[in-house]
Amino acid sequence: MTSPDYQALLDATVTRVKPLLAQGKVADYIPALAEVAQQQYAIALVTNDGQCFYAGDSEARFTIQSVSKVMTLTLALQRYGETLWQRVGKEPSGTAFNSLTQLEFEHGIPRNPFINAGAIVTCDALFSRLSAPIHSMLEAFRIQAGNSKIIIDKKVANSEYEHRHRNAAMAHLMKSFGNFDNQVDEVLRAYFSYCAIELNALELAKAYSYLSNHGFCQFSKQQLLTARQTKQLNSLLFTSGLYDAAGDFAYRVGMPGKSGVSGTIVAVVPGKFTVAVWSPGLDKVGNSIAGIAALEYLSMQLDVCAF
Ligand SMILES: NC(=O)CC[C@H](N)C(=O)O
Repeated sequence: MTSPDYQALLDATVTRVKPLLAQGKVADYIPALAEVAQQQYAIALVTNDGQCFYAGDSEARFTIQSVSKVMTLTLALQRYGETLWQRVGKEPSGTAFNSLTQLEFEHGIPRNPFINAGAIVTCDALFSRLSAPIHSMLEAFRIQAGNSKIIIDKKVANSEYEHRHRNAAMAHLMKSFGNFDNQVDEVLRAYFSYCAIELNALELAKAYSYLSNHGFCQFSKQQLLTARQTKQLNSLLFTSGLYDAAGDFAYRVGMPGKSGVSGTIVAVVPGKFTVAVWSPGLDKVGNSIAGIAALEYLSMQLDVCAF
């Protein structure tokens, strides 16, 4: 079978999303993110046989925000395996990514690792096992994306830290239930640094290429997770990767994916490719409007089927 013309498909998304770029709004609850120009769009796709395609504002760099939660979980699973699930659940939350109420009802065990509370407790677990938690994460991205110059956007990380009250409340609540081991502010520093790692779309697709490739990153030549763990992680992304819009995304796009409030989404077709898209205009839930539309188009054209 001939392989699809991925370049033509990515190029076509650029034209298709143009009318959508003014829709929605950039995240403004983090002041440094509010300064990002809204009408930008980039997409990149990396196939399991190592081909790279990209279109749009491919040089543009952006912070990865909640997409970092997938790498946090990956590094934590490497170190804890199944025992990690004693501290965080696997169920969709059905609530906003920064909701506090569910955490109180559920005794400090976050629903899943892709909402803020879940990622913060996973960071806490990681923090206990890494001597240099911020540097280790940065190195993981540098090696997997193949660019040793990748940095943390300090302005964004500091802005998030200064406005950390809600995330700090979650961490303290978890501590009150005995589900938090380290200093809250130190773990939050690491969490915000992870969110503020700055990449372009191609680097992002490369960094997460192991998700479509049975856990193997062809750029770093590392087996990051077993094939089974990778399937399990993709299953969780399918049910919980887009906050309380995971069902809508599954319906429209049909790929496991993870979004972040900078307007980025990583999605995968297991066995085939990883795609990263970025456009800062967000819908009410906090997902990129143009990003979802582009992935929906790709999914239709490629007849992606999760089952
Ligand atoms: N959904 C997101 O991308 C949220 C990440 C953001 N850094 C926060 O903690 O609020």
